[in-house]
Amino acid sequence: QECNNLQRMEYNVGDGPQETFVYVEAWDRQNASSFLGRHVKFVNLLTVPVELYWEQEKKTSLVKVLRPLSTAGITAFVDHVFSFRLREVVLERFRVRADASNVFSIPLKVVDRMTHYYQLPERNTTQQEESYQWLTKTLLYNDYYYNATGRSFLSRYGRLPPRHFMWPADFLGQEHVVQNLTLTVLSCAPRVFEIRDFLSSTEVEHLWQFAQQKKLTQSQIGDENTDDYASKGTRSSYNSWIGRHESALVETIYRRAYNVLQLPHTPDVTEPLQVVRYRFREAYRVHADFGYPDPSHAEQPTRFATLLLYLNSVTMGGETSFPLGSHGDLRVRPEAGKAVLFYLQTPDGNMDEKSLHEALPVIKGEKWLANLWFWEPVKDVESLQ
Ligand SMILES: O=C(O)CCC(=O)C(=O)O
Ligand SMILES: [Fe+2]
Repeated sequence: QECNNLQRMEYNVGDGPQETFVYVEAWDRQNASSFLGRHVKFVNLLTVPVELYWEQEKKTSLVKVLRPLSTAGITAFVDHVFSFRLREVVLERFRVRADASNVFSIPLKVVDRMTHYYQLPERNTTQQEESYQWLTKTLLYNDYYYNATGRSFLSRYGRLPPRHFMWPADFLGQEHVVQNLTLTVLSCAPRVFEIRDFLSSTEVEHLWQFAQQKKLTQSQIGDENTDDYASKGTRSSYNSWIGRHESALVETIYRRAYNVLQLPHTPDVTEPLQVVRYRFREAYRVHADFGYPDPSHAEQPTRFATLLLYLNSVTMGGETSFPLGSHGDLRVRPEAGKAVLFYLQTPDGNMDEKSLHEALPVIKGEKWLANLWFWEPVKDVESLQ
C-alpha cells in the first residue's frame, strides 16, 4: 500500500491560476497521536523587528525577536497563547490549535495601514520588496495547501521539490538494501528508517575516542534570541564537532552515509559530525531540525535529512522519540553502531512538520551519539534566520 502520494492542486496566489503537485498522506493513521506539541510558524511582514511573547495567565515571557521580513518556527503546545508585540504594544494574539494551520503572521492583512499608523519605515530596497512578495504569496499558498493536505506549508512559496533522492516508506517494516546495509521503515510519515550495524565496533570506538579528545561544550539550540519557552531546559547535553577530513575513518563514514542516502558525493551537502553526550537526566526536548532561510534567498537551502549514529547502548532512557510517527509514538532505543535516518522534508518541497523528535532523558549511564545533517539543495548555514 502506497502511504505517500502526490496529488494535483490548483491555486492562485495573485499570478493567475496555477497548478502543482502536493504531498498527501494516503494513509489511515491507525493510532492517531494524542501528542499536543506542534510546529508553529511565525511570519513578520513588517520592516521592523517584532517581539514574540508567550502569554500565560500570570506572566508573559519573550520567546524571540523576529527580524524584519522574516520567518521563524518553534515547537509549541496546543492551547498555548502567543502574542506579537511592537514596542510593548500587543498587535495580535493567537492560540495554538490541534487541527488547524499554525502559521501566524503579523500583521494579518493590513500591512500598509499598519505601516502608516505606526509610522514604520516603508519597504525601500528591492530585497525588502522581494521578501515581502514571497512571504505574502507563501501565506496565500498555505491556505490552499492546508486545505488540500491537512499540513501547514512551512517552506517558502516557489521552493522546488527536493532534488535529492528520497527512500520510499510505503509500509511499516519495508526494507531497502543498499550495499550490505538494510534500511527498515519505522514510520511512513515522517519517513524514519533504522539501519542496524551502520558502524562497526571499531568505528564506534574510534568516534568515541575522537570525541573524548575534543572539548565538549554545552549544546546550543539554533536561535540565540530565545528565552524560557524555547530554550531553557530544552537541551541539556554537551557536544563537539568532528570535520569529515579529520581522520580517514570519519571520511569513510561520510562516504557510507552518502551511499546510504543515494546522493552523489559532490557537492558536499553535509555539516561536520556533531558528537553529543547526555548524562543522567539530560535530554533534548521535542524540536525540528530544519530551519527558515532568508525569504529572498533563491535556493532556500535548509536541512534535508538527519542521520543519527548511536555510539553506545543505553540501558534505561535516552530513546529518540518521534511522537507524530505514522503508527503512534515511535521510540528508538540507542544501540551501539545503529543508525536512524529521517527526512525533514516532504517530496513536494515542504518541510515535514511530523519530523518533530525528542531525545528522552537518560535514566541510567550516559548516551553518546553523533548527528550527521544533510542539506538541500546546498549547504548554507549562514542563510538561516
Ligand atoms: O539524541 C537524540 O536521540 C536526538 C538528537 C537530536 O535530535 C539533535 O541533536 O538534533
Ligand atoms: Fe534533532
